[in-house]
Amino acid sequence: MSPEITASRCLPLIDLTSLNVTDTPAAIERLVQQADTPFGQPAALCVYPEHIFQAKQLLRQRGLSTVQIATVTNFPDGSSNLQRALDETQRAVAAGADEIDLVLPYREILTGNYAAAEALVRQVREVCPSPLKLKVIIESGILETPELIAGASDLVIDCGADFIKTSTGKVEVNATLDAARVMLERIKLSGQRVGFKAAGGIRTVTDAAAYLELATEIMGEQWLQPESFRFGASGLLADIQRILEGQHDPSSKDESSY
Ligand SMILES: O=C[C@H](O)COP(=O)(O)O
Repeated sequence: MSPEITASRCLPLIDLTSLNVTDTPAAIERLVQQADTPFGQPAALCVYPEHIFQAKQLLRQRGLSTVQIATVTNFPDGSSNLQRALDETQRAVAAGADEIDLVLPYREILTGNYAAAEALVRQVREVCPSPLKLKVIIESGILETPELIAGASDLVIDCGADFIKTSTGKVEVNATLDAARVMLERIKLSGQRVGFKAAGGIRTVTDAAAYLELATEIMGEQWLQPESFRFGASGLLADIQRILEGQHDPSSKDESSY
């Protein structure tokens, strides 16, 4: 597949992310500008809850209301404090978020206390009902083993999440193809309509292409739709635009084919 085709396929799958505690209204304005590309738009913008209102307003002004607003709760630490997760999620929903990226209390998985993790996700799902999307971040780089990644994935699927997401992007090991394979296989095995979001450290179309290939192998090509597959990324869109603007080197080994 040519780099241009791969780049075009990635663009509508992106949750264009800015999750810096230093984000200002000006940074959110730049993020919305970035989303407004001549080649199409990302699926969503992912911002901290305090920026939901502004991001939504700016998207509306540009006629980009189909771009969803995602935000994060229980982020990035994945606390076991149920009330905090509920309060943050309720506030985000009230502020107009379309999609909630909730961090699983993953330490409960490490200690075998699946019930506590499950209770939190189930109750957050109740305050974030469909058609709002609930994506649960399992922090696969900390869970580390295929057994724990599979266990967390099964739990999240059972709780009715819309997506399982790899990572917060705030720990040492973020999205990896090995973790993605385990998560995609659990989704496939469940037979449920659950999506997958790879996030953290995916910066180039070459990086993204490996995930597209993996998801195609396990779930089939038709599954690569924003309803079921996302990239959470702060930098990927820039590389997509570089390629679609023809600023890439077609003879480069890395970019000649995906
Ligand atoms: O959820 C998305 C991640 O926080 C983005 O991570 P990134 O900045 O490495 O692309």
